Amino acid sequence: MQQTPPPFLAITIGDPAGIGPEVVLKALADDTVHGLCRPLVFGSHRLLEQAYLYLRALSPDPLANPDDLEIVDLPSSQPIETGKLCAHAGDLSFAYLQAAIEATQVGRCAGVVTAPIHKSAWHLAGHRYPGQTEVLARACGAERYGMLFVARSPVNGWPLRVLLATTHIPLAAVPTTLIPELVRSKLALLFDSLDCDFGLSDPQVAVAGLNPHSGENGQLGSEERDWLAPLIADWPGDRLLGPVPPDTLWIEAARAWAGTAHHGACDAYLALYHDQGLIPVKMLAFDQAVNTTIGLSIVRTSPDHGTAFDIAGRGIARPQSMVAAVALAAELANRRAARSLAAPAAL
Ligand SMILES: NC(=O)C1=CN([C@@H]2O[C@H](COP(=O)(O)OP(=O)(O)OC[C@H]3O[C@@H](n4cnc5c(N)ncnc54)[C@H](O)[C@@H]3O)[C@@H](O)[C@H]2O)C=CC1
Ligand SMILES: NCC(=O)COP(=O)(O)O
Repeated sequence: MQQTPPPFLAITIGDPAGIGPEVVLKALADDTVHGLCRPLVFGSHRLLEQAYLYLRALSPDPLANPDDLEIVDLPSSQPIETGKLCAHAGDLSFAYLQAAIEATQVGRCAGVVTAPIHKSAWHLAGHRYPGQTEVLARACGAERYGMLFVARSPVNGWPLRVLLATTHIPLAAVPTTLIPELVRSKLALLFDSLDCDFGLSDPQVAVAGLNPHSGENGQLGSEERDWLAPLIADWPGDRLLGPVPPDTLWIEAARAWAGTAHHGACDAYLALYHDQGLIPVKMLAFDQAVNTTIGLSIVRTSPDHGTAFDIAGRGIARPQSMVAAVALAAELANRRAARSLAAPAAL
């Protein structure tokens, strides 16, 4: 039987002042990545060439030579200082993302893998989005979308999946943003994604409480008592657990991740705000975790880390999360392609 060639993936280099170019060049030096996808890099050839020549002497890891890559070149008009916040770099990273989305929407690529952008650089350049997620959602016309972190344990392959109910908002805005409709909508989105994107038709999902000890029957906060616990209890089927006190929610997941005996680790977790989910994810799996935007018409993944200006240009950025982001994008793209082949043709 003839083998299907791996999917084309649009890979952006992110903010060129950060570690995006470095982790992209390191990831694309890995032969397994080329077995998974055919990469099309969205960036500035000159800046990638500069990063390659500079890092070659410093990096302990192999680097892909930009001359060997297929690059959609969006030329940069000004010099970029590594590790420095700058509006021009923000503008470029925004343009790489837009071009990658367009290439994917017209079918040239099967998904987008985004290296990290710096949100303040976007703001300096006048691109007032909370992050790349919202640009993708807008471009895809998605009203219901979510930020899901996915990581596979290097010990045993156990998959950690954490969806954030709220994302880039101030902590003070969480209690007012977190309303029953939002939680219902995120849970429905999560179940759809677990089924369609991950092939799990009967998953178990745990929901975090908001307050210490999940409110301790209203003594330490009332959200759980007033609506979160009833919402979970009324959810159809027997697939939701919670609200689990947020300090203990991660214990079985951490044991499953470490390959230790565990009882009742779940297929996915709903964290109610950014750091409630991302502290455990990054503590357990900083080098493995991938951020994927669910609910979009296109596949999108990204490493879990940011631009790391503090180490940019030193050759020490680890590419594993970027490699994992490419691998997950290829997996999701292949699953979508298989589903569309299996779907009955429209009359
Ligand atoms: N996918 C994306 O576009 C993301 C973008 N960001 C943005 O990045 C900017 C900087 O964010 P920070 O909070 O400083 O987080 P960061 O992830 O850039 O850095 C946090 C710490 O982790 C280290 N680190 C990060 N990635 C690493 C790697 N691959 N190898 C070795 N060490 C690494 C850094 O040196 C730093 O000490 C912000 O604007 C943030 O919003 C943050 C996360 C994801
Ligand atoms: N903390 C995750 C993050 O900052 C990623 O944001 P986005 O640019 O993917 O929307």
